[in-house]
Amino acid sequence: MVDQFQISLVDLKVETHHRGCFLTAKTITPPYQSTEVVTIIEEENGNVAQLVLGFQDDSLSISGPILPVNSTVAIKEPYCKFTSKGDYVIRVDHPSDIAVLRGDDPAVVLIMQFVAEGKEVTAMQWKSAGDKAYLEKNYASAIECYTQAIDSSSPGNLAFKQDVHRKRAFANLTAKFFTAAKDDALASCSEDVIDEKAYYCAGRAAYELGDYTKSKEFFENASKLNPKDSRYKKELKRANSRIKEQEEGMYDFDSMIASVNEQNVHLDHADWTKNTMIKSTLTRGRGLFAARDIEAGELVLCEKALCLPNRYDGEEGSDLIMYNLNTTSKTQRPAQTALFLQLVQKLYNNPHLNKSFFDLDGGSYIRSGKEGSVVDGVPIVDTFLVEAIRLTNCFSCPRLSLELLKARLAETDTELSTGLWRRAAYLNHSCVPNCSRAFIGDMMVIRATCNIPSGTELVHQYSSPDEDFIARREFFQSHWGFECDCRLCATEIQSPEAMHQKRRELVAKIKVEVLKSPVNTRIPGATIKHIERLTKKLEDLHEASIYASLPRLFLVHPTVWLAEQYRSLRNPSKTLKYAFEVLRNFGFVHAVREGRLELDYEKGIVNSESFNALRYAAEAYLAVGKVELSSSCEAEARRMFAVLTGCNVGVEEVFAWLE
Ligand SMILES: C[S@@+](CC[C@H](N)C(=O)[O-])C[C@H]1O[C@@H](n2cnc3c(N)ncnc32)[C@H](O)[C@@H]1O
Repeated sequence: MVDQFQISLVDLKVETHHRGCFLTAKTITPPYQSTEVVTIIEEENGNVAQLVLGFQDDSLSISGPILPVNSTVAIKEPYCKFTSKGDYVIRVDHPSDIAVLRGDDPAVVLIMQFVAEGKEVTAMQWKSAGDKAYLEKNYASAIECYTQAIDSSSPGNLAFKQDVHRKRAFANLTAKFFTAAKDDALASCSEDVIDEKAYYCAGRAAYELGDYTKSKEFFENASKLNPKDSRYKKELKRANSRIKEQEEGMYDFDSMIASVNEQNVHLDHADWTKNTMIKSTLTRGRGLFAARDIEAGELVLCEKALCLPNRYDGEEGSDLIMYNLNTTSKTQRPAQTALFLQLVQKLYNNPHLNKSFFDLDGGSYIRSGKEGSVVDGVPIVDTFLVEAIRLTNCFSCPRLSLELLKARLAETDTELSTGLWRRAAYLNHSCVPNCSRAFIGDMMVIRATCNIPSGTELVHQYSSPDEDFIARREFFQSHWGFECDCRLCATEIQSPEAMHQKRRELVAKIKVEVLKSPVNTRIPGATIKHIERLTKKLEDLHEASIYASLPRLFLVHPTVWLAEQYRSLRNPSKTLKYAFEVLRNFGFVHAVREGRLELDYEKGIVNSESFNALRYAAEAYLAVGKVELSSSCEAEARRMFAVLTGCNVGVEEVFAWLE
């Protein structure tokens, strides 16, 4: 703020960015915190105003509540906003636009005392203040005091500087400023002073930054200096496991699944990205491509979330309503709001992440070109752009896809959170995809649903397209602003609008008929026959010239319903008929040829409904004595299971449970 002019509250104009200016004031009330932090500030001349921070949340603060009473704040380019309640507030939306000297900070109190007495604070006193703040777990203050100690020490006092660098390294590590922790730890070593603790700190920081090779090197150094310390050996083993995952894509899925529970969704695992490469596409911006031939069922990508709040909920919540900053729409699910807040905080604290994050697609948001850069030693985190990137790239997820599949089979609901995965964010959508994603805690596991030749674009479904063409087109347009040009959409567009409408109307009619029967009651035979006739009519509305080898998504729900009805009536031949209709409607045309099951995975869609259809078919074949076909259906369902849940863990349990 050195080059800026100080401005007073009374000089502020409403709804104006005061470029080149800053204002200073003190907080005079404790903060009120919801998704925003609200407090009252007072200038030296007695003017007061309401201050609103639009980006912070208490749980993310590393040392107590943000903006305690009696803090001094400096606000860059202050913005005065007129609220709907008729008040004026000073609103800060970017963390880099405010500097806070906390009023409850013991180190600040100590320093203020020295300043009031007109004394010069020595490097030694700064260091002691840093130690005090560190012991009180006030890491931000400890870091600041140690910085002052380093800056004010005499140039020749190398040993003092190294000592303070080491202390600051641990403060940075605890505060999760990993780049700074690593740099400080290394700065604390020299040819004559080599410190095992500094190597340990550098190793921990490099590990958290995902640089496992460097981390291993640092732990090896620490271990050489003190071979008896078992901590270093343990860390070395951990780093080696991550390197193996990164190199070979070999994961211990059993232990990963076992370690996910309500308290813990954040797993300690490395990304495996070697099967993928980022390249430009002709019509979809950038995309992810196969870096080698990948077989059906194989792992395509395994990635840890950049951020995933451990906040799983059902539907919309009203406790945390966040208005999307540059639009009129609302982000209502608490997990979405929590994700936004975590992203802002993480980017602000870890500048090394900014390049890869801000490179992601932000839709139509106009960029300043400065995002990700560091000004006055503070990273520029454009929160509007963070929100635009979140909206374009985040995914909803269950704690475990295995639990989601089980819940679907039991027809119950699963709670969802929402997270952001940087590599997977390059995947484009297709309604007939070649990949499918699953979740094990915060690890996204993507597997190939069919054989994928090297160089092919990898695509998955952003949301399951069990809708008609017009509904899909509207959905993708309104959520992401694109028109899907996948094989299905590019062909379905040739069907006249009037035909799409006719199919829509008939599906609506079928839904009404189905819903007439109360839930959990035996459906009368006449109703089932009626739905069968309507379903046949709907089938006839699909032009053979267009749909001969394509999925017919409109028919999925009616045929799933019919397969389930006949299954509960223990009618194996009709169950088989409709189970294969479901598969056909997902694109697996002529699944049984000459008495053998042949699923064309290049054309068909793998999902929980096609998995279920195979399971029903396996049961029904067994009931009519066709054992071989039954085994083939079960084998294919088991293959789908690994794709849908991320691995084979739990397959026996699910198949035993299904019997
Ligand atoms: C999660 S990003 C995918 C990566 C993005 N293409 C990029 O260049 O970074 C989502 C955006 O990709 C584009 N996209 C994804 N699937 C598409 C498709 N089937 N057709 C056209 N554009 C698509 C849209 O612009 C969408 O908003």
